[in-house]
Amino acid sequence: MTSPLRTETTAYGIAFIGGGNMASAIIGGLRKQGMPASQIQIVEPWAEQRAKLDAEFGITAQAEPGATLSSAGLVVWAVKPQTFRQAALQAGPHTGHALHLSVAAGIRSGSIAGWLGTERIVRAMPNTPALVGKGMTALFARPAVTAADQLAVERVIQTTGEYLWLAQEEALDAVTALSGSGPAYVFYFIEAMVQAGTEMGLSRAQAHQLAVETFVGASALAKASSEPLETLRERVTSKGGTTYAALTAMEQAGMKQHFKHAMHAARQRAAKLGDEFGAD
Ligand SMILES: NC(=O)C1=CN([C@@H]2O[C@H](COP(=O)(O)OP(=O)(O)OC[C@H]3O[C@@H](n4cnc5c(N)ncnc54)[C@H](O)[C@@H]3O)[C@@H](O)[C@H]2O)C=CC1
Ligand SMILES: O=C(O)[C@@H]1CCC=N1
Repeated sequence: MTSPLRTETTAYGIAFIGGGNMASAIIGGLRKQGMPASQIQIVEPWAEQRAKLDAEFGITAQAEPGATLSSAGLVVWAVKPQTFRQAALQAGPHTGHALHLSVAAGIRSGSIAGWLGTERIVRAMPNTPALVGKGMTALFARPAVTAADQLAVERVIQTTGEYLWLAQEEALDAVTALSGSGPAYVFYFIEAMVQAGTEMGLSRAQAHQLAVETFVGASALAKASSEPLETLRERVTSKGGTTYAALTAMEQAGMKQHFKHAMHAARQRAAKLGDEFGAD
C-alpha cells in the first residue's frame, strides 16, 4: 500500500472531510511536522471556515467533495456526529480505496463501514491540545485494518502528540469522557482559579499566569514522577495548613463525586450519539 504520507507533490496524501476545530488541530500538527499543504485536501462547506483554513494553513478547501478525493490514501472524517451520515453519503463515493480515520464521538465503526462500504476503518478520539503538539489520542482499528494501515495512522497522529491503541471499541466512549472532553474540564477549572484569584485581589493577568503555570507544572510533575498521584497531593498538603483547608472544603462540597458524575454523563452521551446518529 502507498503511504498516506507519501511525498510526491502531484498527489494528495490526506483528505479531511470537515475542516473545523479538530481537523485544524490535526492539520496544524501535520504542517508543523513539514507536510506540504499540497498533500492535504479539505472538504468544508462553510465559506468563513474555508477562509480561515486558507489563512492559517495555506490550503484552499473545497466546498463540496469532488473527484480529487480519490487520490487521498487516508481520509479523515472530522464532522459532527450529527452530520456524519450525510457527509459519508456525499463524500464517500469520491474517496476511492482509502483508509478511513474517524474522529467523531460516539459514531461506531460498524455504522461508518456500512455508509462507506469498506472495512478499512480506524476510529480515533483525539483532543485539542493536538494543536500545540500535546494531544492525547486513543485509537481503535476494525479487524480488517492491516498493520501497515495502523502504522500509517500512527504516523499522522504522532505529529499531534501521544497515542495509545484500544482493543475494545466500547472503551472509546470512556476515552471521550476522559481525554476527549477533558481539556474543557481543565479550562473550566483554570477559569475558576483565575476568578478566585482576582476576587482575592490579584490582577487578571497575574491570576491567569499563576493558574496556567500551576497546571503545566503539576502535569509535568505527575508525568515525570513514578510516585502515585495521592503521594504528590499529600506532599503539598501540610497538616493544618492552607491546602488541607481547601481540600477539606472540596470534599465537604462532594466535588470528586460531582466530577465523576459529570464524566459518566459524558460517556453516556457518547454512547447515545452512536445510537441516535449511527446506522440502524
Ligand atoms: N473539538 C474537540 O475537542 C473534539 C472533537 N472531536 C470530534 O471531532 C468532530 C468534529 O468536531 P469539531 O471539529 O469540534 O467540530 P466543528 O464544528 O468545529 O467542525 C466540523 C466541520 O464540519 C463541517 N461540515 C458540516 N457538514 C459537512 C459535510 N457534509 N461535509 C464536510 N464538512 C462538513 C462544518 O462546517 C464544520 O466546519 C466531532 O465529531 C467531534 O465529536 C473529537 C475529539 C475532540
Ligand atoms: O464535545 C464533544 O462532543 C466533542 C467530543 C470530545 C470533545 N468534544
